[in-house]
Amino acid sequence: MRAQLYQTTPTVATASTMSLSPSFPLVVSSFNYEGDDEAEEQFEFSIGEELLLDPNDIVIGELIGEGGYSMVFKGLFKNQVPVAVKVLQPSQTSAASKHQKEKFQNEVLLLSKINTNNNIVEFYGACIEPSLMIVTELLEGGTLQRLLWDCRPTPLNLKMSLNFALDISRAMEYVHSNGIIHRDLKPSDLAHAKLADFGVAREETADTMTCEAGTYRWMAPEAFSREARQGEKKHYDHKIDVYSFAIVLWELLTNRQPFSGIPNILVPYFISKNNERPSLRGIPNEAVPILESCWAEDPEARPEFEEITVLLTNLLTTLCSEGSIAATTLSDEANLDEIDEEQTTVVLHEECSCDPVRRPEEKKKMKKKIMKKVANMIRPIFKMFKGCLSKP
Ligand SMILES: Nc1ncnc2c1ncn2[C@@H]1O[C@H](COP(=O)(O)OP(=O)(O)OP(=O)(O)O)[C@@H](O)[C@H]1O
Ligand SMILES: [Mg+2]
Repeated sequence: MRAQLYQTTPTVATASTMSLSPSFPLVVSSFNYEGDDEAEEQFEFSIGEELLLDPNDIVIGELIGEGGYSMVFKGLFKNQVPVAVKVLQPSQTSAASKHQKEKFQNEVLLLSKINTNNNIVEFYGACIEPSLMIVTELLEGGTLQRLLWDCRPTPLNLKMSLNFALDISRAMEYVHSNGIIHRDLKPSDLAHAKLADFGVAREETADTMTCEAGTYRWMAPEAFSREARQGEKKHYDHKIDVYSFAIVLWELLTNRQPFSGIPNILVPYFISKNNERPSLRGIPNEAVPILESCWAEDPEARPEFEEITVLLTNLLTTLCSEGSIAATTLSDEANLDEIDEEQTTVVLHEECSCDPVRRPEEKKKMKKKIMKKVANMIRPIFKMFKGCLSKP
């Protein structure tokens, strides 16, 4: 089965026909969907009328993000409210499988349930036809992932990092108090510090939670244990989110990729088999116990988000109050030791714009160090090349 995502002729401007507004840039995109018999299976949606929007009220604009299950567009609701429109794949409801419809319904119901928190994206409603669409507040300014990439390898200002972490912790406190496990907490699902994706979130039940969810670099070891990968059921609870939070906090403090150099698919093996965690080098001493307790192997040893919020608030006071020496960033040495090729490329192409405390002379010094590091990296290649040229 083949489904065309968007018509390319911008004649009708609403989501009801899934074509484009002339006022928005054209999005020419096709999505090939190899349908299966599941798509034909019946599924009765049980989403309350009050949560459903009229697709004629939604104008679809430019593509602003893509996830594993969806394409996200800028949109305009009732011709006046800027929104984000998440179109689940496949783009036509008739081609969606029972599982995809269930997943969509789950996300809609959870979003509508936890829609009153400042640190969680605001939910406006959903459409079932012609596509499975979720309409939310448009979060400008990009994801936390983007912010980190744009600054890499320079860490964010410490105060900024801890404030982000605190917002995430507060949002998670609220999510857990509603009996929901997020299951896929990671920087690309955070618009700065707002939670924006509940695609694989679940209501926590007394039953067994299975482990199809999450993204390996941020996933707790119990979520992909050996038994679970072999398809057996495995118990885990809301503490898997605390583990993921620890990895996000580590990224905020270091601005390095977790388990850099290890392919995503091998991360589960690496962290379960060797009980490895990211390096604590350069992390302020006071932050170490928080990281270590949050990524503890035993989920019961991990704190609740309520406790994490208190710990982070205290940490902010200790490290970032007026006159504190630690209130800047981690040392340049710590970063430069860990620079990998991918990170170096980013530095060479982008000016860091997110570290208000770094002075021009410090930046210059750092640039010099990076250039030296790059020169050291390419010197052997250059030598080989020169060797070839000088051969008769
Ligand atoms: N409300 C929003 N405002 C602005 N951009 C958004 C919004 N929601 C999502 N995005 C962008 O779209 C991307 C994909 O969205 P989302 O993570 O919800 O999709 P997904 O299919 O569940 O992805 P995955 O399962 O890979 O996390 C995000 O990383 C973000 O860049
Ligand atoms: Mg996502």
